[in-house]
This record gives sequence, C-alpha cells and structure tokens, in this order.
Amino acid sequence: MVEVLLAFVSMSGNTEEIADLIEDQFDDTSVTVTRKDIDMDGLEAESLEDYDGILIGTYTWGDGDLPFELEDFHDDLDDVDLTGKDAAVFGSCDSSYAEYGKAIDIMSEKLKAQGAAIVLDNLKIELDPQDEDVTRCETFAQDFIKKIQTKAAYS
Ligand SMILES: Cc1cc2nc3c(=O)[nH]c(=O)nc-3n(C[C@H](O)[C@H](O)[C@H](O)COP(=O)(O)O)c2cc1C
Repeated sequence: MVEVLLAFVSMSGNTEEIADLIEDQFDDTSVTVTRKDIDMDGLEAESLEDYDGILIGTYTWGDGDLPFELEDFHDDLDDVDLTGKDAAVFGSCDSSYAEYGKAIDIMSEKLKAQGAAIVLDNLKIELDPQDEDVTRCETFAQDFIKKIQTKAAYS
C-alpha cells in the first residue's frame, strides 16, 4: 500500500481549496492519502517518516515568511531523515507581495535538505484557484500519483 501525507496550513481557506482539489485526485487510485490541517490536527515532523510521499501546502506570511503555524514543524524537520521519500509543495500566494509564494520555496528546500526527492515544480496559485488553476492543481496531483506509483512498482 502506497501512503501519501497531504498536510497544509491555510489562514483564509485558499490553500485548503488547493488541498481539496489535490485530495480529490486520489479517489479511485491505489494510493492512500492522509489529510492533515496542521493548525487543527497538529503534525509531528517525525511522523513524515511513516509515509512514502509527502505533499505540503502553505500560504506565505510577512515578507516572504513561513506562517507561524509552520515554524516549529519546519525547525523540527532538522531531526527527520526523509531519504527515499517523494515530495512536492504547493500553496496560495499573492503577487502584490515582493516575495511571491516564498514559504513554498522555503518548505521545499527544507524537505530536500532532509533527503526527500522534490519530484514536481513548486505549485504556486494566485489567491483562490480560478478555472485554469483548477486544472493545474489536478495535473499536479495526477503527476505526483503517477510518480509515486511508478516508484512503488519498481521497488
Ligand atoms: C500580512 C500578510 C503578509 C503576506 N505576505 C505574503 C508574501 O510575502 N508573499 C505572498 O506571496 N503572499 C503573501 N501574503 C498573501 C497570502 O499568502 C495570500 O493571501 C494567500 O492566499 C493566503 O492563503 P490562505 O487562504 O490559504 O491562508 C500575505 C498576506 C498577509 C495578510
């Protein structure tokens, strides 16, 4: 059984909408997805070791900063070995800010530094997903599922 974690933070619901679109793509696949709203459900960094694939969603705060709710999680990842995991990062951004979606880049870099393979380009959606963004979110999820299924088939 291939297990994927879909974990996100969302202050005003935009990143959650993206997570919903991604989660839907796992229906009727052989891949099991576990959804976590980090602010509500909590998430221990070391629990990432339990999954084959990791999808993290985040909005950006301040001047290109991680949201407060992700700071401890991000720091705790220092002690977690993600070698052998496939990962990708997504989130809602706002192009009126200079550091567009920077928290997505920060989280992606951290997962990579801990050994995960970042298998897709970071997915940055402007505010809430519009029609063309829905397709981008669905394709992102489908590509991730394909990659993780292919990897499972050869391991
Ligand atoms: C105080 C503040 C600072 C922000 N800073 C950034 C930023 O640096 N870069 C960016 O792309 N978006 C920034 N945003 C925009 C949010 O990331 C954006 O509104 C996003 O859609 C929120 O996602 P959510 O609905 O999932 O919470 C900021 C928003 C606020 C309120």
